[in-house]
Amino acid sequence: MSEAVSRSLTSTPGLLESLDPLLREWLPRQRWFAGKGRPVTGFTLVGATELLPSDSKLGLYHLLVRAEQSPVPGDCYQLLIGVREALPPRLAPALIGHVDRGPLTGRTVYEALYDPRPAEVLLEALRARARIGGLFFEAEREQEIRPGLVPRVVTSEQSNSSIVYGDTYILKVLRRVVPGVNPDLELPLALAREGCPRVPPPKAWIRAELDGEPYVLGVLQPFVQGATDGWELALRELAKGEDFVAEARALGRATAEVHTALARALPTVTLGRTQVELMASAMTERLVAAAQAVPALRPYEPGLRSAFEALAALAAEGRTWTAQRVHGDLHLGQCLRSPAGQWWLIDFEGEPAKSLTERRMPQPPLRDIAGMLRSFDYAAHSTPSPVPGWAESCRAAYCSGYAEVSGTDPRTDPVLLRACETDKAVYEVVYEARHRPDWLPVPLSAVRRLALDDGNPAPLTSPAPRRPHP
Ligand SMILES: Nc1ncnc2c1ncn2[C@@H]1O[C@H](COP(=O)(O)OP(=O)(O)O)[C@@H](O)[C@H]1O
Ligand SMILES: O=P(O)(O)O[C@H]1O[C@H](CO)[C@@H](O[C@H]2O[C@H](CO)[C@@H](O)[C@H](O)[C@H]2O)[C@H](O)[C@H]1O
Repeated sequence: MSEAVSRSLTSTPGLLESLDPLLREWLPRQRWFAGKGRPVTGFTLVGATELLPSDSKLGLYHLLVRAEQSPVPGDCYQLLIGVREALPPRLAPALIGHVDRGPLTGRTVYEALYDPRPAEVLLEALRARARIGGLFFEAEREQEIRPGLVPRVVTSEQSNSSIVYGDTYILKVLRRVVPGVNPDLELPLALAREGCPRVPPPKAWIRAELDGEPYVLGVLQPFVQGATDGWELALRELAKGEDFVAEARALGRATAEVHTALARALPTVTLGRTQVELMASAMTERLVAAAQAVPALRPYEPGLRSAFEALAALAAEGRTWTAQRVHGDLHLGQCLRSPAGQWWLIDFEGEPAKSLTERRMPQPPLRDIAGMLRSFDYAAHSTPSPVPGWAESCRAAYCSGYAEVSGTDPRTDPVLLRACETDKAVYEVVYEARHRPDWLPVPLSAVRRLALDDGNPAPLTSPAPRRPHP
């Protein structure tokens, strides 16, 4: 490890004074900023570590900063802030601003992940299993991490930020961080230790201990070279007028492999009447809140509610379900296909809007299945070249593939499947209204179908709505 990396401070007096006005402008513009729509009213420094000395040509701060958004408590974000006299033109898109107050006066600060040297510092620290200030760079037992790989930041739309090192590793730097065990490390690690080949096995990770609370800040995994994600692949096939049945079946098999391994690795529980009634009422509460937030949902509320009532009624008759740890936000974009045709599941963080406790609770595996079924529907409704029956054939093939590996066909549990799909579609309506209003017609078309559905297992889709641009 370099001399520079081993130098660290746990705080720099006045640092926030230098950064505050610039971060107020910059942070809300970031894709990964979760508090959109409410102004940032101030910052609290949760943790600060100097990874490269700020009085040198290139300084680097690792910061955990709470963005206050009063009256609600703000979220904590992980920032890597580079400090230079001036930015070279290649780093212009990474500019945060020119500092005019506090200890960094006269310097330029920028998003350091765009700069190879700071990105190298993170890999070097992981290689060295370093402890720097409150940061712990740790690795899976006996894992050698290759040195000298050239870093590049991933520029596609993400909820976090990732750096690819020489097409060998990918480091996901989590942005909104919460204390506790993060499923994005916990589940892939459990799956890898279980020998499940459907998930890139974590090689190393970054943790922090702050006020006695653990935080997962980043995860390093093998980079699946030349991979295409399921969403891109599905849209490509749709554009050619091709079906996606073989891939959907393979995805069903991959999902079942992951579920089977998760059920082996981590506890499973039986959900009886009380738990299922609670689950159904939580779904109803989310529906009510969603209909308040998105008026277009209101006409369908009674029909959607009936899906949750049917689930509670089945539980009242004595039906029980097995729950286990699941992916939690499974969709085509979370599946990568390698050039050799292998499917990998990634991004086990769960739905970002839910608390960590909720995301780590055992769930019926049908939750993930419902997510994927919705995703086929999304693809079919997002293409400029619709193919009749495309989503239905994918949905059927996915369920068949799942049944081949797990021995259980999801379609044999239509009441729970409808409830999970309805809950997901409601989540998507809120997600799209907030993030991509042009896409709202896609989940709304499913809402129309699900509101009329009587639990019949035959999967239906309604006519294509106004199309968003994929
Ligand atoms: N192991 C991997 N190999 C290749 N590409 C990956 C890998 N992990 C993630 N990616 C790429 O990075 C993107 C973002 O990863 P993801 O874990 O979904 O992050 P986020 O939570 O920020 O959305 C993915 O859509 C995929 O294209
Ligand atoms: O990938 P993320 O963890 O950030 O998940 C969020 O964003 C997704 C969109 O990028 C969103 O997924 C929805 O749109 C997808 C197409 O873009 C579609 O395949 C999914 O089925 C649909 O849910 C996801 O819901 C959200 O949590």
